[in-house]
Amino acid sequence: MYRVLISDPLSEDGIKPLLEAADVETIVDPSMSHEQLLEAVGSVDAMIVRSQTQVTREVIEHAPHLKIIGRAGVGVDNIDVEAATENGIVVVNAPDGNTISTAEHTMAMLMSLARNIPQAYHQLQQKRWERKKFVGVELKDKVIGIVGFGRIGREVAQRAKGHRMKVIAFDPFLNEEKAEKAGVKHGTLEEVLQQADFLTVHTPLIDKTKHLINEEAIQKMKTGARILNCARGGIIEENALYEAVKSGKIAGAALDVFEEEPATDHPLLSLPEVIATPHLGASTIEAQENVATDVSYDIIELLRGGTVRNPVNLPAVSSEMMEKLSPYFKLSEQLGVFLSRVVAGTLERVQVYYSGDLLDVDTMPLTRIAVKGILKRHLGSRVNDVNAFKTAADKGITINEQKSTSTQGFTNLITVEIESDQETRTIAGTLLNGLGTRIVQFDHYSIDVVPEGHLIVIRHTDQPGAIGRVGSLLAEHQVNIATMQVGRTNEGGEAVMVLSVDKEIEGDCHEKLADIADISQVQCLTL
Ligand SMILES: NC(=O)c1ccc[n+]([C@@H]2O[C@H](COP(=O)([O-])OP(=O)(O)OC[C@H]3O[C@@H](n4cnc5c(N)ncnc54)[C@H](O)[C@@H]3O)[C@@H](O)[C@H]2O)c1
Ligand SMILES: O=C(O)[C@H](O)COP(=O)(O)O
Repeated sequence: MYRVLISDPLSEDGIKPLLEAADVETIVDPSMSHEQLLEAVGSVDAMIVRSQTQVTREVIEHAPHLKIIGRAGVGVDNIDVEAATENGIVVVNAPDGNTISTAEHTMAMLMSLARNIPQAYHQLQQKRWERKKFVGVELKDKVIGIVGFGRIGREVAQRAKGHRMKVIAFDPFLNEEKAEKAGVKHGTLEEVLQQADFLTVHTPLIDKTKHLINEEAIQKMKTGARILNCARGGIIEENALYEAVKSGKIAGAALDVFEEEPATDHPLLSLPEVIATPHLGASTIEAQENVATDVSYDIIELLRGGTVRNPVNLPAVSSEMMEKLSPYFKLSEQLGVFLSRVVAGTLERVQVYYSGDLLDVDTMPLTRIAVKGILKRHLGSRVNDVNAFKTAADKGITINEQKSTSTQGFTNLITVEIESDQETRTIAGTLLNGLGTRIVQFDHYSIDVVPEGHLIVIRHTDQPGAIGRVGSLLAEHQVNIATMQVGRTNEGGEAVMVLSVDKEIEGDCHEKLADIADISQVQCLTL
């Protein structure tokens, strides 16, 4: 039974897939103290949060069984993704589910800001019929400057155009051509700041966007312009905004987010020109159902051994690409595990070559799995698909992948070469149509081994009797040989035997095999 902790308020309809899964037990408690959270994560396989629960390194380190953290929303700045990656925990989010709601909220804020609706309503509540005080501005023909032209930025642009506003946008991934296609004007950040009557930010909060709109940026804006932030607190420097509104440089601001939340006592809230909501961008029935459903499905998939659709700390792989790659997952891991058992010394470099059908495919996920297979020998389940590259890098192991035209006659071929401070070992495998995986080369030797079950890999000198002695010794220990492959460089030279046996060898059998004349190395492994 998988245990899933839900520590923020989520849509009950959205988490139905979890509630209905027979192999999942959900623990729902959106009002936990920090101490309760630390205790609760100790026994769970997965957790789902919104922006409230802070999934810090401390939380992650208290969660030895945690495999996946689901963010029912977009921003993952409340999750220590680096700590999750280091601990092999997949982080997923729901990037699309609340786009429309947040864009609509931005428009609601834009119109409220232009027409002073919250302020006027507040006066009415105080039984004051103020008409002169609340003269607004029209949106038509005004310039809206959009910083961050991603999912939400684009939706805001479309809606602003519906109000016949002029849209100018800046985003590092936007150029003239793409902007033209989207029906907006492309500008540099400086141009957007200079031309905007309304400036709205829709970037993530990252190092580069922290205080992107600071005093210097605000000085570049038109006097009397207005600013909106429905993205993340901290993109706009709050002190600078406060001073700019106070001085009249900025006519007003609409904020859904703050650097520190909850923000009930913020100085900006004392300014009548500033309107605000308590982080409500995604708070609609539809958005909450969407995001909760999206993460629930990803969590169930991952816990049951499947692949997730919206990984944050794993590169996303399209379903089309996944279909091409998935048949090779097992082979990649088998090759890695095999090599890790036969190499001597400290690992320094892993090189993976792909050829044949794999020439035109993004093979990075396969390399990651091969590296996981290699590192598993010493790290066990601490290494997985999420942290394989990072773990290798931390250990000073260089990873490279290369495409090769040499197929050795196979339709597809994966060759893994590992270099230690003592030796270089190579293995190559293929996926035979309908026949499963095969190891077809080991070091310089061509072999044909099904990489499954119990294998014994023996290095020896090609001398009469070596094979016979191995067979007799195994028979003495009641070990049945299922298949045996022998490769040699030349007659009487170095040779290798790969035996697949029906059971693991026990007792002193390993030692006795190693003692046989002409045998230099014996490795036993189970795949
Ligand atoms: N208020 C809410 O409740 C709410 C709801 C959903 C999303 N959000 C926030 O809204 C923001 C946007 O979400 P999204 O789904 O559109 O994300 P997105 O990833 O689709 O778009 C973000 C865009 O910002 C751009 N960007 C990054 N750095 C930039 C920079 N320095 N200058 C200009 N552009 C830059 C990226 O290239 C990207 O196109 C995020 O911060 C998200 O957390 C808030
Ligand atoms: O990043 C997001 O998805 C939004 O900020 C929504 O946050 P919430 O889930 O806490 O409403």
